[in-house]
Amino acid sequence: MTPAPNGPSSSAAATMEDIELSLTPSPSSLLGESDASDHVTISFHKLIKQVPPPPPPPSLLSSSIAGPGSSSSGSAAAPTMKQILSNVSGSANPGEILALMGPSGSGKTTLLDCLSNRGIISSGTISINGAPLSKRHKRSIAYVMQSDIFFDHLTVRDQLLYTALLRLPDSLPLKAKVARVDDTINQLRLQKCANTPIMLISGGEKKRTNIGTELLTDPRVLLLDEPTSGLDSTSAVALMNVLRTLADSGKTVVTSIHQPSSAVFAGFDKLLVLADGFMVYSGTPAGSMEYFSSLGYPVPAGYNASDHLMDLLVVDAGVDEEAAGRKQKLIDHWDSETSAKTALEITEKLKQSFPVDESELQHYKKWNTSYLTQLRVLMHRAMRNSRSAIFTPLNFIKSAVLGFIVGLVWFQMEDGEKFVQDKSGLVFFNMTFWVFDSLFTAFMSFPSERDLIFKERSSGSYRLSAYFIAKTVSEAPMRIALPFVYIMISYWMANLNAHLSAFFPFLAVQLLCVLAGESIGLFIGATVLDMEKAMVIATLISLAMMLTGGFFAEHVEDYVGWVQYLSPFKYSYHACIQIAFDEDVKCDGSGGLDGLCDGSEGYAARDDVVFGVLGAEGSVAFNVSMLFLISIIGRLAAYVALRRVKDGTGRV
Ligand SMILES: Nc1ncnc2c1ncn2[C@@H]1O[C@H](COP(=O)(O)OP(=O)(O)OP(=O)(O)O)[C@@H](O)[C@H]1O
Repeated sequence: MTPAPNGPSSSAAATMEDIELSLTPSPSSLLGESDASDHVTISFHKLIKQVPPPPPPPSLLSSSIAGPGSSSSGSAAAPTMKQILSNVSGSANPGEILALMGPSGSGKTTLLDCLSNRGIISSGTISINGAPLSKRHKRSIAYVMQSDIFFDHLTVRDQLLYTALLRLPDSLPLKAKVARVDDTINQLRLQKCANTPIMLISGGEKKRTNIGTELLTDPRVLLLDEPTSGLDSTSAVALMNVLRTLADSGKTVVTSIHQPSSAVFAGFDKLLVLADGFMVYSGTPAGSMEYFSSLGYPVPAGYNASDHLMDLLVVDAGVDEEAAGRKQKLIDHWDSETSAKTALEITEKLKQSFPVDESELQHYKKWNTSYLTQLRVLMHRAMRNSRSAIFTPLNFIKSAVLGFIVGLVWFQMEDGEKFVQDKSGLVFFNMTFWVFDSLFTAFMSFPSERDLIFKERSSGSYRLSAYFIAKTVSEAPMRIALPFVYIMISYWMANLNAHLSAFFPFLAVQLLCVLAGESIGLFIGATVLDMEKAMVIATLISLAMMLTGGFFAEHVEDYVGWVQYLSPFKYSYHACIQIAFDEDVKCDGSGGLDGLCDGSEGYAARDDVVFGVLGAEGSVAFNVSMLFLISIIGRLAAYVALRRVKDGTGRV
């Protein structure tokens, strides 16, 4: 069996405790975990991770003068891989906090990514109680990433409850799930902010909510990437106390940390120090000071041990040769082979204590909840989140005031030749504003949500298709609510067409056009990962579609004219013009329909001739079908694009 949870510094840390934790771990079986053991040791042996080097920035010389394919050396040698982890070995036991330290870029996050099975290792082994790390361990390992990404409009309790509903098995009664959420709130001292929207809570509360989200499934191993970054020292100590208590309850805690205070540093059970992906130390925090002293680097009197450690390893590139030499000496001096041997021995011992149960492997379920549960919970969450984000009083006021302003500008237009051009102008303006609004909102909401989906999906919360269906179905009514308010006001104030038989189809087409714009925005947001690039692309695409939409230019050259066939503006404009002018237009001598009325009065220009003058083509049914197609194909394409991208962070 693994050692009893009782790390060397646990009692010392307990005296610092100012909080009382009531950890009541649920039985693993209840939570749908596949690990038979409640205590898990994670060991890793000779981990190496290599990544392809970043592509060289395009240079003027190579692209325009020297020509394609040329390089400065003139040879096309295969690029050498960049090694970001080199022979890293170690282990963390239940009841222990293993701290990963090292300067920025030393490989701490990469190591945590690998230990959580989210990053691919080039060679080496990671074992859970002696068994190779695999997908079935997903639910027993929780990974609290550095960034606290949530739906900001949800409250802390909502966030935890939705996570519980998505990650805890269907077989667990709702009451038990709610109780688990309450436990987590108490455990992490989140009572004060439980009903506050996440966007209004403090950094420390956000971090604890992030940890709470991962703790709901009662994981056996907790990995945390820089949990104290951005927190003041008191909040950092309080957070470390929480981790201490979690470790004392039998969990295995591995955390990366930059420069802990003396109190926090002393609270770690084990330390693994990295520099440039190499190990420079592994052992107890106290032992580290002895070790570095023995190499001629004692801690100066009155100096914080962890600050000293970082001072030894941080090098200003190209400036400090002495520091670079010192770092290299520390790397060369560490005996990675002995660390590897120890890790291997631990793994072998555990392998004998925890033989792998083959039937367990076969019965491993990828998801804890059914498709229907995922769909239901995700729809509820998307609705609640978008309701808070979109249904703000400010948004309603904006829509109503805009409708009012537009109504005043185009106030009470009469039926007749005089107002034909004004009416067509109003039709086009409506679409432009609201389609842009939905396109840009959809595309901007997506990149942040995309990171959240990757985070949640990597812990096995739900299927991507369930998320996508839930998002697109539940947000649609929200998306069209604001344009609805606007049209209700502007349409009647402007008197576009006084017949209800024209108003309702007009409203439906305009709202459908808004949804088509949203689809295009979703597609761009899912396809282009870089926000800045996506913004440029979205602007260019939407302007090109607007310009070819039929209002500004009727005769567009073929080489650019094809864009109009993808433009929701065109189909919506053509359909709405036909709906708005559902009767023959009376000539009034105003000259609004020159060539048709010829300045005469009383003659009614036939409506289909008016359509020709305004450039409206195709039947209403055809144009509406095209809008449907764009809405559906845009969403499907966004889904496919999202599937293609493996990791929202771009890490491998
Ligand atoms: N996918 C990747 N492609 C190229 N380089 C990468 C990739 N992932 C990480 N790196 C590089 O590997 C090194 C280690 O990165 P990592 O994020 O693990 O460091 P870190 O110690 O966590 O840094 P910090 O403390 O700043 O978060 C860095 O130089 C980083 O640029």
